[in-house]
Amino acid sequence: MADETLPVGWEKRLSRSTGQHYYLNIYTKESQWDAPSEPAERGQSSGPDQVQCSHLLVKHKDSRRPSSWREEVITRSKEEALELVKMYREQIAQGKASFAELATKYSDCSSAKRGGDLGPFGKGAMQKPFEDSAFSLKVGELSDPVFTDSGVHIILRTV
Ligand SMILES: O=C(N[C@H](Cc1nc2ccccc2[nH]1)C(=O)O)c1cc2ccccc2s1
Repeated sequence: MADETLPVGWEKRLSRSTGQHYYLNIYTKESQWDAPSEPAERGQSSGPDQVQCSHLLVKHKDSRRPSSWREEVITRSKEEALELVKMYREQIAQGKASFAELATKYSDCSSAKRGGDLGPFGKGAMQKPFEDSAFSLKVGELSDPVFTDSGVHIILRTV
């Protein structure tokens, strides 16, 4: 039987109950008996595979690693970290400072050297609260404060 090249997004499977082949849409997991002639529909828009974000992180004494390029031993409380993040967010939202300028000066993440840029990432790469916020943002949107084991973040989606 000639090698069957399927349109993108389909897989050929064997039905255990009938011994017949069927075709599975790998996006929607729907199946059909007839060989497809068109690329598989992607179904509901599942959002982007990757996003690119910059962030400004303020660590606190209970952070996973309470140390950074800025401060060898970080002793501020989580509440104090949140007040700082809210103050930075307000300055950015009012146009008094750019995100990159404040991240470069004040972020406790080593990405501060890149204006807070983390580069592109997919799901599973970052701590879940950070991922959930990043993938919920529109391009250009600034998050509310986000809490992870690393500390308190604001996130700017750039791509
Ligand atoms: O995990 C990092 N840095 C940690 C702090 C931290 N914790 C994070 C949690 C989520 C997203 C970014 C985060 N950055 C540290 O310096 O203690 C990363 C630094 C950089 C630098 C460039 C690109 C990606 C990354 S991820």
